Amino acid sequence: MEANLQLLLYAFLPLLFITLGAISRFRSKARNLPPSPKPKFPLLGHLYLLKDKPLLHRTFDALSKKLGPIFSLRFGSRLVVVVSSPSAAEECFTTNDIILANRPQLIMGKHIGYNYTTMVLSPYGDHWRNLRKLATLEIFSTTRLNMFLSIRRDEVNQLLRRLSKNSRHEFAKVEMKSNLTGLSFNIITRMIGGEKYFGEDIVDNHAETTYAREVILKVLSQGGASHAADFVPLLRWIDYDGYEKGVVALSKQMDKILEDIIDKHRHDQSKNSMVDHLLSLQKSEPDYYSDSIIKGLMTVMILAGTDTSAATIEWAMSLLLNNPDVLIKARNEIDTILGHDHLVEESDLSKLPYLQNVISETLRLFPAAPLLVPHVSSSDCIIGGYDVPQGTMVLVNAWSIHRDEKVWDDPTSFKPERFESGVTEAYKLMSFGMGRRSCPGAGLAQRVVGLALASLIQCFEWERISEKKIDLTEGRGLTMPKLEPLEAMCRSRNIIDKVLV
Ligand code: HEM
Repeated sequence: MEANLQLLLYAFLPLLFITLGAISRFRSKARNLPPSPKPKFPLLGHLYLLKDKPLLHRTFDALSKKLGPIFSLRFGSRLVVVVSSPSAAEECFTTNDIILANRPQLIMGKHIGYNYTTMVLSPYGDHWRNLRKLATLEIFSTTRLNMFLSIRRDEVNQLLRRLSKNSRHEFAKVEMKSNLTGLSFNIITRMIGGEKYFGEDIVDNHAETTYAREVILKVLSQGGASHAADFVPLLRWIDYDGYEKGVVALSKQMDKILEDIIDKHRHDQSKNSMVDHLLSLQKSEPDYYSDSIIKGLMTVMILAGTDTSAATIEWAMSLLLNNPDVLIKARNEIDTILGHDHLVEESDLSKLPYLQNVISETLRLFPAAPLLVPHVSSSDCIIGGYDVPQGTMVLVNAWSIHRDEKVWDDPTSFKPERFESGVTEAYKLMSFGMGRRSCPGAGLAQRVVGLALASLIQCFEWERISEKKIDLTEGRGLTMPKLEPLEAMCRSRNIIDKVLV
C-alpha cells in the first residue's frame, strides 16, 4: 500500500511541476510582465536568491545590468518586481504611490509587529494614517524633537568623554561600532521610556537591563528579515525548520519587556517620555491607544531608529578616515564657523553645509535601507510600461540607483562636493524613501547623525589604525552594516578640556 502511494507520488509530482510551469508561463505571456532571470524552479521560483546571499541589493544590481532596470522574480507564490532606475522609482512614488503604499505581510510582522498593526507594517488605510498623524505630532514634530534635545546632547557628550579617556595626550585605539550602537540605542530608549541600556553608568537592575538589551538586539538583528516560509505556504504550514516557532518565542520575550516598561510608567509618569505621553492619551481614548498600539510604536522606534543612524555614522567615519582631505575640510568648516570654545550644537548644523554634504554622500554610497522597505501593490498597475499585477511585492534598489553611472559622475568615489550646487533631483537620492511611506524619522536621524558626526570631528584628531585603508565591504544585516566593525585611532583636541567638564 505504502509502495503504491510512493509510486503515485513520484508519477504525480513531475506532472504537477510541468503543469504549474505551463500555467505560470501562459499567465506571464498573457501579461506583459518585466523580464525574469533563469533558472526559475517550480514552486520555489527564484527563492534560491535569498539563500546564503546576504547582499541582495548587489545580487539585484547585477541582475538589473543583464535584464534592465525593471525585472521580475518569483519568490514561491509571490511575484516580485525590482526597480533600479530613477524614472521607474519616480513612477512608483508618484503615479502609483497610493497603489504601492501597502506592505507585504511576512511572518516577522505578524508576531513582532503586533499582527501588522505597527506604523511600518500596517496596510495603507485609516489605521496607518492615524499612526502617522500621531507620530508626526507626538514624536517627530519640532516641538517634540526639541523636548528631547538634552537626551541627544547628553548621550553624545558621554560618547565624547568615553573616547577621550585614554586619548588626552596621545592617540588611542577605539572600537567605534559598539560605541555608536550604544549612542543611538540609548537616545531612542531614553526618548521612549527614559531608560538607557548601554554604558558603564548602568548599575541598577544590571541583570534585567542586560537581558532586555540582548532580547532587543536579537529582535533588531532579525526584525525585518524574510524567510522562505513567507512565500511558500506549505513550508509555513509544516514550519519545517521551526522558524515561526522561534519568531513567536522571541516576540513573547520582547512583548514582556515592553509591557514591563509600560507598567512602570503607569505607576510613575514623572519622566515625560513618549510612553508617559501615550499613556495619558490612553486615559482619554482607551480603545484606540491600547497597550498593543503603544508597544507597536515602541517597537518601531527601536527597529527603525537605532541601527540605521548608528550604521550611517560608522560609514561616515570610515569614509572620512579613507579620505583625510575631506575630514580636514569638514573640521576647518566647523572651526571657522564655531571657533574653538563652543561645542557644536544641533542648532549649528544648518550653518555647516559641507558637513551636510558629507552626510548626503555617505547616505548615497551606504543607504541604511538599500532596498527601502518592501511595498505591495493593492491593485494592478503599470511601471515602465510593464504590467504589475495586484499583490506584487515591489522592491526599489536605492543602492543601485545611488551608484548608477548614468545618474552620477564617478559614482563609486566619495565626493561630498558633488552636492555643492544644492540641487539634487529627488529620485536620484532616496536614502529615506519617497512618497507616502517615506521615513517619518528622517528629521530625527539628521539631528542624531549630524550632532554625533560634527562632535566627533570637532573634538578629536582621527587616523586609521594602519596604513591600510578601512575595508568598506558591506556585511549581513538589514541596515547594511560594515562587515568589519570600525576601529580607529583618536586624540583629543584642546576643545574637549574647555567644553566637557
Ligand atoms: C539614517 C537613518 C535612517 C534611514 C536611512 C531611514 C530610511 C528609511 C527608509 C528607506 C524607509 C522606507 C521608505 C519606503 O518604504 O519606501 C524608512 C521607513 C521608516 N522609518 Fe526610517 N530611516 C532612518 C531613521 C529612522 C528613525 C531615526 C526613525 C524613528 C525613530 C525611523 C522610522 C521609520 C518608520 C516608522 C518607517 C516606516 C514608515 C511607514 O511605513 O509609514 N527611521 N526609513
